[in-house]
Amino acid sequence: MNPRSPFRSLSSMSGAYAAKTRPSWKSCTLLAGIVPGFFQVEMKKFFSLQLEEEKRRLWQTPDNQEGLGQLFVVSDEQKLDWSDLFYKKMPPKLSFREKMELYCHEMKVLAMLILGSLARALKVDAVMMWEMFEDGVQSIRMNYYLPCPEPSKAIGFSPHSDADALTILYQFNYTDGLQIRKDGIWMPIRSIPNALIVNKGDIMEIFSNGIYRNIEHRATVNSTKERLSVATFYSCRLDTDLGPAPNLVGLPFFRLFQSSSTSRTSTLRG
Ligand SMILES: O=C(O)CCC(=O)C(=O)O
Ligand SMILES: [Fe+2]
Repeated sequence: MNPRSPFRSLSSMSGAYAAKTRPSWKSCTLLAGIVPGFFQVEMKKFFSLQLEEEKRRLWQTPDNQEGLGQLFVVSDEQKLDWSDLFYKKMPPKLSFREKMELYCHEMKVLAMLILGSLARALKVDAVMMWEMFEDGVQSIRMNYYLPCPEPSKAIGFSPHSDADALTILYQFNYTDGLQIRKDGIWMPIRSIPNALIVNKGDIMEIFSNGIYRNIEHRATVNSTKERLSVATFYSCRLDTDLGPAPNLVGLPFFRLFQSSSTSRTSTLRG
C-alpha cells in the first residue's frame, strides 16, 4: 500500500495547532474545500493543443524557462522525464484587469447559485435553466458619481430596467443613491457594508412569464460625497430562443411574451 501524507483541513491550520503537531512528514495534504474545477478543464485543453504553430509560439528558449518544453534536458544520454511542462512566472500582484476578471468569475458563481434557487421556486426544469445560463453573457459596469453642487436638479443614472436576467450590484463607499420604483414611488435602497444587491432584469421577466418583474431603478447623486458602484449583468446564452419557460405558459398562466432570439434583445442597459 502506498503511504499517504497526513491530511489537514484549512480551518485546522491555525499557527498554534500547526506548531504543536508539526508532522515528521515534509509535505502535508491540505483539504481546502474549494477546488477550481474550471481550471482543470482548461489545463487539459491546453495540454491537448495539437496546433504545431501554437506550440512553437509557446516553446521555451535557452535563456527563458517560461513556456512549454523540458529545459531540464542537459545531455543526449540522460533519461527524459515522461511529462510535458508549462512554466510561467506570475506577477506578485494582480493587475486591475485580472482583479476585474476574478470579481466577474465570483459573481458568475453567485449568479448561477441564485438562478438555481429561482429555477426551484419557479418549478422549471433545472437542466434547461442550466443549459440556458451556464455559458451565458456576462458584462460589468463601473459607475463613478461625483458630488454634485445641485443634486435636486441632476440624476446620476436615469430610470431604467436592466436588459439581463440578474444584476448583482455592489456599492463601494456606503453612500446611498440607488432607488427602485415600487407601486409608482421611488424607494431608497440603503447601502449596507459588504452587502450585494440582486436585481431582476428584462430576461428574467420574460423567462418567468412575468412572475418576476424587472426592477425599475435609478441612481441619485449628493452634494458632498462621491459614490462608486459596480454592476455585473448576467444574461442567457446568445443563441437561446428567449421566451417564457414551457411550464409557465398555459393554464393557469397567460402567455405574456412571445419567444424571440436573444441576440435581438437590446443590451443598452446591461
Ligand atoms: O449605481 C447604481 O446604484 C445603479 C447602477 C445601475 O443601475 C447600472 O449600472 O445599471
Ligand atoms: Fe441598472
